[in-house]
Amino acid sequence: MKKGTYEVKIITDFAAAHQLRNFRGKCENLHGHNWKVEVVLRGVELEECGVLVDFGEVKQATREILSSLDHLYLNDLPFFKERNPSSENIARYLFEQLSEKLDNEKRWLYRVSAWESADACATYMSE
Ligand SMILES: Nc1nc2c(c(=O)[nH]1)N=C([C@H](O)[C@H](O)COP(=O)(O)OP(=O)(O)OP(=O)(O)O)CN2
Ligand SMILES: [Zn+2]
Repeated sequence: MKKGTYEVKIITDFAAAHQLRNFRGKCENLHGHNWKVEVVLRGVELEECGVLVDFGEVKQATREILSSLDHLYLNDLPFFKERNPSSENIARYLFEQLSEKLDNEKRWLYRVSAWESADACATYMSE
């Protein structure tokens, strides 16, 4: 029988202010968003208790990282000094921080998506 892959996803959010340097138009001005964040892990083998990873563990790890962004002016943070705090770079920041906390031999962080509004989202993912 063909083997499948498990996928676990949690959704959370944070609020922050930013401005996009050298960007055409209104987004160069200081403004804010309530970003929705999706965190997705994949793996082929479950824990003995039948889960790939506890939703609670993923939520907790994500909350810890998001506390370094929440209600802040993102352009002031070291990661965004040399790159714009676009949704792409926010997704990358979260991916890099979270994969250190969540990856193990049975599962890996597959992608992080940052939704800037209900109809616009950027994703950073493993190759
Ligand atoms: N690929 C990306 N494009 C844009 C980003 C981004 O992070 N990645 N960010 C912005 C700005 O942050 C801007 O605040 C949002 O732009 P936009 O969706 O165009 O603006 P509105 O919310 O006003 O949406 P409308 O559909 O134009 O009403 C821009 N682009
Ligand atoms: Zn914006």
